[in-house]
Amino acid sequence: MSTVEKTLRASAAGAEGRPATAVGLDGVEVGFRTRKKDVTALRDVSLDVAAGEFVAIAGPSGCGKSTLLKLVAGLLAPTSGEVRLHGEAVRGPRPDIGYVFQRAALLEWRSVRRNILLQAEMRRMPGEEARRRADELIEMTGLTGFEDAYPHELSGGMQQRVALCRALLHKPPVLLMDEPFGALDALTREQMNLELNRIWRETGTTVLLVTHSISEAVYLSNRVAVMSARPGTVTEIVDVDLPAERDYAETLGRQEFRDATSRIRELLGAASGED
Ligand SMILES: Nc1ncnc2c1ncn2[C@@H]1O[C@H](COP(=O)(O)OP(=O)(O)OP(=O)(O)O)[C@@H](O)[C@H]1O
Repeated sequence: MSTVEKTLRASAAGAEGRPATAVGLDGVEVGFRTRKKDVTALRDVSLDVAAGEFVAIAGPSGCGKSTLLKLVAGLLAPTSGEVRLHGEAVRGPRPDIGYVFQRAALLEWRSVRRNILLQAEMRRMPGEEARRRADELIEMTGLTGFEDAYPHELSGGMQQRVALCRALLHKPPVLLMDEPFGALDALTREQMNLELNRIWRETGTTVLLVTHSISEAVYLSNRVAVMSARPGTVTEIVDVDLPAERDYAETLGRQEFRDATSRIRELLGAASGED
C-alpha cells in the first residue's frame, strides 16, 4: 500500500479508530416543480455511510437513485432535510468527490492520459503530481500501454477504466458511481466488478454505487440500500456478510451471497425481472 493510500485510510478512521461517517443523509426530501406537475422524487431518506465503506443503492427505475447521488455531490439541494459530507452540511458542488456515470464521456480528441489529466486541469493541480498520479492509476486499472491511445481505439470497458482514473485523479475520499457498468457486456462487467473491488480495497475510498444489477450490488458492497418506488425512500438496508476480498465465482456460490440477493429480490419484487 502506498503512503498516500495509508494516509487516506488513516484519515478515514475517526477518533478511537472507529470509522467516521463519510456521507450522511437525514430526513431528506426532494421535490421537482415542472410546468405540468410537481414531483416528489425522494421522501424521508436517511442513510449513513461510514468512511471506507462500499454501499450500493438499488431500486426501481425513477425512484430517485441518481437524485440521491446528485445531492451528495452538491449538484442539487434537498427541499428539506440535510446532506452531510464528513460531518459538514453540503451547500454547493463539492470538489472532494469523484463521479463516474454510465457513459464514460471521454473527449475524442484527447489521448487516454490527457483525458485523465483533464481532472487536474479543471482543479489546477500541480502538473508533476498529476502526471505521477495518472501513471499510478493507469497501472492500477491495467491501462498500461494505452496511455497514448484515443477513445475510439478503446473497448467500452477500457473507456470506463479511463473514466474511473479521471474520477480518482484528485484522490477523492468519496466516489459516486451511477450505473457505471450498465452499458457493458456481461463478461466485461464481471471483470470490471473484480477490478473495482480491488481498487476499493487498495484505496480505502468510500463508494456509493447505483446499480440495477442485484448481483453486482451484493458482490461489491458492504451494504445495499434498497429503495421503494417514487417517492423513493430507503426501505431496508441489507448487510452483505462477505470478506472484503472477493473471488468472483467463489463469492457467487456462497450462502451469504444467495441470502443477500434473495432478500433484495424479495424487497424489489420478484416480478420486476431485474438482474
Ligand atoms: N431535474 C428534474 N426535473 C424534474 N423532475 C426530475 C428531475 N430530475 C429527476 N426528476 C424526476 O425525479 C424522479 C427520480 O429521478 P432519478 O433520475 O433520480 O431516478 P432513478 O432512480 O435514478 O431512475 P433510473 O433508475 O431510471 O435511472 C423521476 O420521476 C424523474 O422524472
